[in-house]
Amino acid sequence: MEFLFNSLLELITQTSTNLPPDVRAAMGIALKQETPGTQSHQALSIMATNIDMAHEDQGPICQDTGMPTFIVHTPVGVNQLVIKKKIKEAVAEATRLGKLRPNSVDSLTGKNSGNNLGEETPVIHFEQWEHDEIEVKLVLKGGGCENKNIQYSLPCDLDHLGKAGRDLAGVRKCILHAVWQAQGQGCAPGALGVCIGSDRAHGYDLAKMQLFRTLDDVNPNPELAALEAEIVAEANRLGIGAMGLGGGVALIGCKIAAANRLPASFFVSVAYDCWAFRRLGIRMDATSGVITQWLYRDPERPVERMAKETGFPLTGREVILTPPLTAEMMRQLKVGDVVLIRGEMFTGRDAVHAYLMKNPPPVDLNGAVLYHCGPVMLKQGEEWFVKAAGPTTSSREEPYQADVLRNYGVKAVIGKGGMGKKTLAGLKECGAVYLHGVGGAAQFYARTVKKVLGVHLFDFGVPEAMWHLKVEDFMAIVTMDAHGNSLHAEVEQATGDVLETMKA
Ligand SMILES: O=C(O)C[C@H](O)C(=O)O
Ligand code: SF4
Repeated sequence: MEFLFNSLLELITQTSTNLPPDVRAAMGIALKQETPGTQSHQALSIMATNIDMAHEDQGPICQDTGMPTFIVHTPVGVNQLVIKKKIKEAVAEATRLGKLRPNSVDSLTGKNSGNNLGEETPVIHFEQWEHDEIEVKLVLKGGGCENKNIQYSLPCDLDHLGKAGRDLAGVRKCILHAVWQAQGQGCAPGALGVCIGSDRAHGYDLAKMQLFRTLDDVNPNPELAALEAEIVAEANRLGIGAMGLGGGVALIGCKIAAANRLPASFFVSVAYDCWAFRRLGIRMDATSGVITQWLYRDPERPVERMAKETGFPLTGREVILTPPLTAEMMRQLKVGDVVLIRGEMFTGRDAVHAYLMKNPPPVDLNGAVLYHCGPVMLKQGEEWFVKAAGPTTSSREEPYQADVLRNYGVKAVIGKGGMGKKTLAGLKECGAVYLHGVGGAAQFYARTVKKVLGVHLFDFGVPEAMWHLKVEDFMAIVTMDAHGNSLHAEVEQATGDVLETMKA
């Protein structure tokens, strides 16, 4: 199988950089359905531009290339140990090439292995089958949407929806609740894989396996097909919008499986995948390892561009921010303002925030912009280059953010999904703002980075280090201002009220 390694490396590269046709089509429909001129429509347009950029540059669509999960089917007699070895080698090589972010972190020491290899990573499932070829499917599902997976045990009581019983009506309520609780934090519009039944562990596994169906297929079970369509239609009436900014899109698909269950249990497991729904597959000759067929693709259909024009049109109404920033400048901003950042910023996410609770920052953060981002970086010679740099979910920093503003003078925080009351109060007290970036738009933002000025706390690993960047026209929206206003709180309240009307 001399071509096996190259075939696997190509599968990983394509999955990370080239969104599958069914997802492109669904995102195209979402863009057409959304109201032009809204923030949700602008986010979808940036996603479309980003999809094109990733394909053009073969760069990761999103910087979080997730937990690589391989589903391998082999003919009887094929040596699965060889395939496992080659998958690991291809994952390490794809990481070295910047097609995957190093995402394998030791849960006990916090150490990032640097090559995506480690205890139980990547995830590889093997099955034998009656066909003559080898099939490998791969899904790259990032941490932010994985964090919005959720499992319900029926009967139960749900916010805004009341009692959910042990029937399809109860299942419907669980799935609608799953979409609502995610808001924009899992980078809506999302795609759901759902399993009704089974036990907790296998139920979640089966839910994730539903993500290998195509978004435009029809469930062979008519009851489930009807429920899938009903869920997408109702979810898109909630008002969540792309990235939770408010609007007409929330879901691009919902795929439901039913499995037998124990008499005592009735689980509904929901795997929430983000709009950067990266999954592909290949068939290979079992002797040579040569790719004989790409799954999810039609060889007759070329890859279509998503965005009408290249780049992103500016309106001239954007507010230019040039750090260091002051409280007085930030107090002039209000929710809805679009800003362009020109100058320096620092990345900082989970490890940096925890560190700053006990230690002073390695740099002066007074007036600084702090970007919740774990980029994909490549070093060439002595210089670092940003290969992908979209925002991570900010809510994980809620326990720390207000203290960082107060203690170190940060004046603007960039992230996605919004933050809570404690941070909102901190923004008001300190004269600072929260700027919302489009989750998953990793190439769109990487292109604004003109130079990597340095890196601090590098021991935290590439994604968690504090990168010092010089950017040009980094675009973001004020969604939490220094006057106690939060678009996220408004959308959560408004969508909760709509959810209430779906109780029956
Ligand atoms: O880890 C990241 O860079 C992003 C993460 O997938 C998230 O959505 O928060
Ligand atoms: S940042 Fe958003 S698009 Fe990227 S993996 Fe996380 S949830 Fe998905």
